[in-house]
Amino acid sequence: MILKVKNISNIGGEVKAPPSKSYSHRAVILASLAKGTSKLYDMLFSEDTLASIRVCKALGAQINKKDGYLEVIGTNGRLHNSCDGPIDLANSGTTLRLMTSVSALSDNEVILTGDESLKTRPMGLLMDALKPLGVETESLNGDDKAPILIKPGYLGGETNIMGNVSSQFISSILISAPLSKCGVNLYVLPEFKSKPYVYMTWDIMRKFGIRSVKAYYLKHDSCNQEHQSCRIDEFKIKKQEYIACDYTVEGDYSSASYLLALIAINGGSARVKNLFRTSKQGDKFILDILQRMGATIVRGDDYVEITSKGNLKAIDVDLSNAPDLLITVAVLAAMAEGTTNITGVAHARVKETDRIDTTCRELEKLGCCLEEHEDGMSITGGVSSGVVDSHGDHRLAMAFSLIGLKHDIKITNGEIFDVSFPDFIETMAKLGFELELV
Ligand SMILES: O=C(O)C1=C[C@@H](OP(=O)(O)O)[C@@H](O)[C@H](O)C1
Ligand SMILES: C=C(OP(=O)(O)O)C(=O)O
Repeated sequence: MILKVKNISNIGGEVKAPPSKSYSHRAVILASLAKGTSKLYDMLFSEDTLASIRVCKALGAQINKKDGYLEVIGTNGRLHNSCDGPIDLANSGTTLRLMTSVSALSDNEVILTGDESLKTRPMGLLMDALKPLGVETESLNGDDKAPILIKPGYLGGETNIMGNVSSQFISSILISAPLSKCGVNLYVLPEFKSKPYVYMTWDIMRKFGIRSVKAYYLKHDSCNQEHQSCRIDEFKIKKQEYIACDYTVEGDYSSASYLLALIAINGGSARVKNLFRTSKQGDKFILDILQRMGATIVRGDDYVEITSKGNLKAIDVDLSNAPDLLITVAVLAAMAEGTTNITGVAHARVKETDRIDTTCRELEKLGCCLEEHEDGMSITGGVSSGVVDSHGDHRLAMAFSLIGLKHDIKITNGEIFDVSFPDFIETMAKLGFELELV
């Protein structure tokens, strides 16, 4: 379907940010591993988080939608796969990565697969890191990608992994480690990208009763001690139980980036509720970015206010820790005065699409002047009307729709926002930006 602008009127107002996708995945997975019954409030029900609910049910958790919350009757770590064939995780990289280690806690084999995009996501480093922990996995197409067969038996012990491809591998081992036979010592070798997602993992593990986790920085012997990037991170997780709890999912800064960018580009002001000042989400970084580009940001305890005159200026920005902001920032750059340099996001090439490539190709279709780099891009402000394609990437569809504020733009395969932000059209409409799917 084509996503396009229907009407624009009085941009601004007040909206609630949708629930965090990352915390929703983690909440249902941890509640499924826990002893007892959890109540999960304000869960995100998007295509991706539904994949996590589906696999947790297949492995034995009882999950029921109640009035106002999701009830999860946990397994106390005793998983059994009731699914005969592969479990379909659709487009969700987080579910595939987190559940690869968790599936090894099942007393029978599990096969995880997904759509054509998910089958391109790298898995080799995680599979290799699980081996020393006694976990046997097999890529059924022999390409280190899904479908992945995971065999039962999770001993634990010591392992290491490179941190430069996906932090989801590290979150995966951390989440499963307390239920291994003897606990896990995990060494993360530099560079460690997307690190805030691991802080989020650790944050919610504590809410579900995990106490015995220690994290250290170690210096690599052969490295120059002065050099920050030579630091190795070590996590020590003892064997222990997850305990059920009542948990409310906070708002999502990545989804909110589209709401805030709308005001920044157009001009006007808005309040976005459900965004917490103390959040561990790395994508909070969007607030600094918008401020540096010329918007005014006021941070409340549980909301953000933005005011903009609509005249944005270019910046230099390193997105190593906030790769999901890439396409939002690229669109802001295309609508700003001057040349914005985006660096640090080579790992955005292995997401739903190669986001550096797809973003550059689609911006070029709109006449944008840019240079593509291995780990980012330089974008000089200035675009015109045109037709672009989402390539089946939810973030591309949502971010590019904002260009519709100033130019006639149509996005083919535009319905894909359901992956992370099912109420995208309704929420944008509340701010006066009416989109439609035709
Ligand atoms: O753990 C998570 O919830 C996520 C981690 C990030 O991936 P990488 O660690 O692969 O960058 C991010 O891009 C993804 O949308 C969600
Ligand atoms: C990369 C993303 O998600 P995932 O890795 O879960 O597919 C995303 O939401 O932008």
